[in-house]
Amino acid sequence: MADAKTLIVPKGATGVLVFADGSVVFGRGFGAVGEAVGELCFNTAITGYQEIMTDPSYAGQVVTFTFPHIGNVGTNADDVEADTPFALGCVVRQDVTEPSNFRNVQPFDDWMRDHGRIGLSGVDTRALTRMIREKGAPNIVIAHDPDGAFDLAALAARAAAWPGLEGMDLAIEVTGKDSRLWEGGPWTLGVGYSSPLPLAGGVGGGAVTADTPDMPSPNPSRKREGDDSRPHVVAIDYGAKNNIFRNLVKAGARVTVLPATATFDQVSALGPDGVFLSNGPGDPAATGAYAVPVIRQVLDADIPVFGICLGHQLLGLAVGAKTIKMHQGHRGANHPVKRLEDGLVEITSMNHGFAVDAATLPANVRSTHISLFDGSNCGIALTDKNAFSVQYHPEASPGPQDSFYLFQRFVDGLKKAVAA
Ligand SMILES: NC(=O)CC[C@H](N)C(=O)O
Repeated sequence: MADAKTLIVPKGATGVLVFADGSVVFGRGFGAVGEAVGELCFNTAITGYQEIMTDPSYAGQVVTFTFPHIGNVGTNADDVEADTPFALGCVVRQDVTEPSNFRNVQPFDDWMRDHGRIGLSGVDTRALTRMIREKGAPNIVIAHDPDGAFDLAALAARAAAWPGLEGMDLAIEVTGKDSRLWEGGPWTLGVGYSSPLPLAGGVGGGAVTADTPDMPSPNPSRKREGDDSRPHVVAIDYGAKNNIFRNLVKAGARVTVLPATATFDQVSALGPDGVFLSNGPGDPAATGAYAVPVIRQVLDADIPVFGICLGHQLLGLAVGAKTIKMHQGHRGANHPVKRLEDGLVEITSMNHGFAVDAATLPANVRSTHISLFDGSNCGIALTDKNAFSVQYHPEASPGPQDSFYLFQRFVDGLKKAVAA
């Protein structure tokens, strides 16, 4: 690793990572030309780079992929967790080659360019990952210029001036702005995304904006539309991955998605049988003003709650626990988690840089899952209410589907409550 103050850009270096401490890593730029500042993390998943890049939880971050062949199956319109990438950029070992896959629609480097995302290839990603593991996730600038005309000292100063993810609220920036009805289940080969039930009004699959520009019509009596007897889940979108909604639908729920800033009145006006708290980017403690008070009201109203990742951390905060910034975080598709109720091990997908501090859980909240990598908290459940959450990603995308049972458990619980 070189130093920004003394270095001359080597010939052929069209991309660079510049660290807040002045260290520099050169490579070849691809995708968009420009620069971006954020936190550098690493993800160990072998597949699913398009899902990872489009996961809104990666806002404010640049992803180092430890798997060396990124881009080799191209990109398509289906393997996305949101309409656009949210990771600022990525760092990869090998240059992006011609895509080889029957589902390819556009090469990865072109897709990155079209979405304004910067890539850096030709980097020793093993060394970079070791550095992140040793020193913690650093603040960096990633830059791409075909002429290699980098002002390294200025880029280092920009990285050093960036305040960092701790204390930064990003959910507010990435949340969907409108309420919407969600329809459509998970993807299967040869079928695509399923749409198990038509929406009231005859709209087909996918996400649709509700009839009214602000909120779907209130449904306080929990009356079903048409013959739709599915329990109604109101999902609060702090930067949600679409596959979460698809899995809620697969488990048998009707899903309405509300923005992160939805008030308790707006949530309860929909007559929810359950409330879902989504994943999302940034520091959970920085969302305090809008997220946590609403979650407390939902708990007080005895509405069942299920949360994932940021939603897990927000539920933790709502019950009075604290969250902490992790040294390097957990990002990958093979993280073992122990389910404490029976000792079963789930292999999970993860993406988080903050965690609930288990030592701060109050007496009415039990720890339900722990990471087998470092013992950190990976799940909680209230002992006096129907509310639980996990730090990892049972929706996978990418990753193993061991933990789908959590969606089923949540929705089955709602079905029973509705029938009672
Ligand atoms: N995937 C997520 O929801 C991430 C939650 C939070 N932003 C973290 O980094 O821990």
